Amino acid sequence: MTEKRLTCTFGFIGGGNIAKAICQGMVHKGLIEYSQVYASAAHRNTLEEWESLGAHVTTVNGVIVNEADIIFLSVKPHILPEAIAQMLQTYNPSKAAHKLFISVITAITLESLENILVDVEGARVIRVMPNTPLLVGEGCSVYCPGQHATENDIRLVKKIFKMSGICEMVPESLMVAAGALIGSGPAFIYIIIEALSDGGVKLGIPRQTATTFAAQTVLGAAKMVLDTNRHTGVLKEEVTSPGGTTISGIHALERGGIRAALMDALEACVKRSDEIAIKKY
Ligand SMILES: NC(=O)C1=CN([C@@H]2O[C@H](COP(=O)(O)OP(=O)(O)OC[C@H]3O[C@@H](n4cnc5c(N)ncnc54)[C@H](O)[C@@H]3O)[C@@H](O)[C@H]2O)C=CC1
Ligand SMILES: O=C(O)[C@@H]1CCC=N1
Repeated sequence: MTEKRLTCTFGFIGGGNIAKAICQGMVHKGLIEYSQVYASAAHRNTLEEWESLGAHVTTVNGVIVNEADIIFLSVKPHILPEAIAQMLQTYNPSKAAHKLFISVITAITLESLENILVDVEGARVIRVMPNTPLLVGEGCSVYCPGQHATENDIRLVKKIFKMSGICEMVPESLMVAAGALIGSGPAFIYIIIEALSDGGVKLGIPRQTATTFAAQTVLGAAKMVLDTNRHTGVLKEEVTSPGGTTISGIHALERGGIRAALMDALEACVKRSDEIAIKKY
């Protein structure tokens, strides 16, 4: 446990859902303790959970960049300019110099991030797209380093995100697509689990049991894909007896357009991301 412990401090400008998932992932894996964490939010009352866990909390973004060695930018994209403006009004330039900023904000490019942080001396940036299953050690994250990021910075990002799942470098041109698949993907899967549970309830299985069965079935199928490394079509074939029940179910799914619906969902995420990204900084 001790050799993997990180001694640096971490700040989250925007202590919301993804910040909590990243931080809890690090704490649960023994990388850090909450006493090494600083979190900010728009309102003090949304920081109670952080405070109760032992993190330092503030509504002043300058405190985060003064106190933390590594700063996560985890506000909504449209909030970023005001959050950084507030940071610049309240920080101490000498305490905040030469730090690593890790942005998990969708649609904001490295160029925009570097522009927006241009007044912070020696700021280095890495863009990461994570997902909330980090919270349970099963995250999927991609990253893309900015022009000033060092090998050490990249090693740190890999250590943080690989500890709680998988983490790969991608070209920045794929960050938006990765956001649709990885960042938003869990929401689509929750809907599928909920729908399978609904189906079970319709057939008389009690709700809680149906949800557990649905979630474990999704988990098992995902593990089969990852652990056996066999093609999904082959795995599907093994479940689908000729003239059996599964093919009747597959026929109904195809009639409902499930594949096109999921592909459309990813394209819709990208379209929305492009709309958000239109504003350059
Ligand atoms: N939720 C998710 O699964 C994922 C989210 N992201 C990205 O992470 C970012 C945050 O998303 P969520 O955590 O879901 O949002 P959220 O709404 O849960 O959290 C945002 C936080 O920012 C705080 N905030 C608002 N104004 C602020 C300000 N001026 N200064 C400091 N903090 C301020 C809010 O109080 C809140 O705590 C977004 O840009 C999103 O694209 C990326 C991947 C996955
Ligand atoms: O919905 C959103 O905008 C964020 C980006 C990826 C997941 N949640």
